[in-house]
This record gives sequence, C-alpha cells and structure tokens, in this order.
Amino acid sequence: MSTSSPVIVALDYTSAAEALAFADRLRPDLCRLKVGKELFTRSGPVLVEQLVARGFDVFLDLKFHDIPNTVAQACKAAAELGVWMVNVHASGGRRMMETTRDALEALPQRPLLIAVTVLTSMNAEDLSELDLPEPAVQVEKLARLTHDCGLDGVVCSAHEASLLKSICGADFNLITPGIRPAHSAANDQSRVMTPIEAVAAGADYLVIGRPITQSADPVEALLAINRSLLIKGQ
Ligand SMILES: O=C(O)c1cc(=O)[nH]c(=O)n1[C@@H]1O[C@H](COP(=O)(O)O)[C@@H](O)[C@H]1O
Repeated sequence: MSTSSPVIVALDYTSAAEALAFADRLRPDLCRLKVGKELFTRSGPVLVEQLVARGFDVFLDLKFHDIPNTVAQACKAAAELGVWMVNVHASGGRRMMETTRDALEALPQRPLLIAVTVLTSMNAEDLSELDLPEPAVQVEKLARLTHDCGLDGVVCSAHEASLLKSICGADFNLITPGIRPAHSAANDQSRVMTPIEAVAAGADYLVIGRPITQSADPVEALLAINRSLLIKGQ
C-alpha cells in the first residue's frame, strides 16, 4: 500500500521495540518510514523486513559511501529486503553511482536510488572549512552529477528544492530532511523549512524525525502535519 502523504517519518529510535510500537500505531496510508544508521546498527535487517511486511514503504537510509563495487553490492542487499528507497553519498562520485544504478537495474524489482548532496546539518562555515563552496553551489553541482548518472533523485534541503526542480526536471525526486513545523526546535539541523514551505518549494518527500517522534503525541503530530498539507483520508 502507498500513501499520498509526502512525509517520511525518521524512526530514529534506540530499539526495534520502540520503532515497532510506533509503527503499530500507524497505517501505511499515513506516511512512509525511514530506518537510519542508529536503528539499523542496533536492530539490523530483521526490523526492516518487519516494517516492509506491515505494508510500509521503507527508506533504508544508510548513506553508502565506499568503492563502487562495495556500494553496488550493499544496495543490492538492501533491495533484497524489499525497501522502497535506498541512498548513497553523491560525493562518492560518478563511477560509484553508475555502478550502483546498473546493479539495481538488473533486478526484477528495484528500490529508488537517491544520492545525498550536502547534509542539512551543514552550513556555509562547515563547507568552507572543507574548501567547498556555499551549500547552494555544492548542492547544485552534486545534484547535476547525480541526475547525469541516471539516479532517481537527491537528498537536499528544501532551500535548494526550487532551483533543483528547474534544473533536473519534475521527475527527479527531491527528498528533504531539515523539516521543522513552525515553533519546533531546529536541533542540529542548519538549513530548515516548514512542511508547507518545503512542498511549495518543490520537495517531493519530507523526512521528519524528532518533531514527530519526540512530541508528546507522535501520531497526532504526524496527522497534524498531514492535515496542514491537506492530505486526504486522515
Ligand atoms: O538522508 C537523510 O535522511 C538525511 C540527510 C540529511 O542531509 N539530513 C538529515 O537530517 N537526514 C536524516 O533525516 C532525519 C532528520 O531527523 P530530524 O532532524 O529529527 O527531523 C535524520 O534521520 C537524518 O539522518
């Protein structure tokens, strides 16, 4: 089952039990779910399979960044878990991305393959220390490369969404973390935007963690975001 909501809830919980307890209060038509490095390192592929078996579209966010063969094989392993989306770092370069794309295209059913441009926690100062240009410039450069390598989209901040839509086209998926409903704490995020602004800017999917999972009523927090985006069927 799929959902008309653009929200991907980041299940940044410390245990499979907490993640499953939250998932069991949801339905797959309300949101997609993301399993990231902390939860996967603690709970492994079994949890991913359990979420897929419950009917959720699962984004396995392990941000692979390694030599081409290693990343391609890791993404194939992710595909075998039945995930909906998997990601790599665009800074791994053309050969890494093209080898991975080819490995997934050979499968009968493949997940979407997207690339992280510049982490939404990073600001101009962080990039300057690495001798990199300001975020918008670096994001554009990596998004153009990702598009040219035939991937399905990029992770970027919503601040870069409208520029990237105009450059890479409507079919190139923009996945935007750093989403904060009005009055929410930014935490460690730097380049943030509200859900409504992000969608208006051209974001296709909104990755949202703490504003939902750490709220007093996580399910209501998700539903409120969906309502604000005029998602039907709540
Ligand atoms: O790939 C990601 O999902 C990701 C990329 C990025 O640039 N920034 C970013 O925050 N994320 C992830 O998105 C989630 C954001 O969580 P919150 O900041 O709690 O909403 C975390 O799970 C991050 O790992």
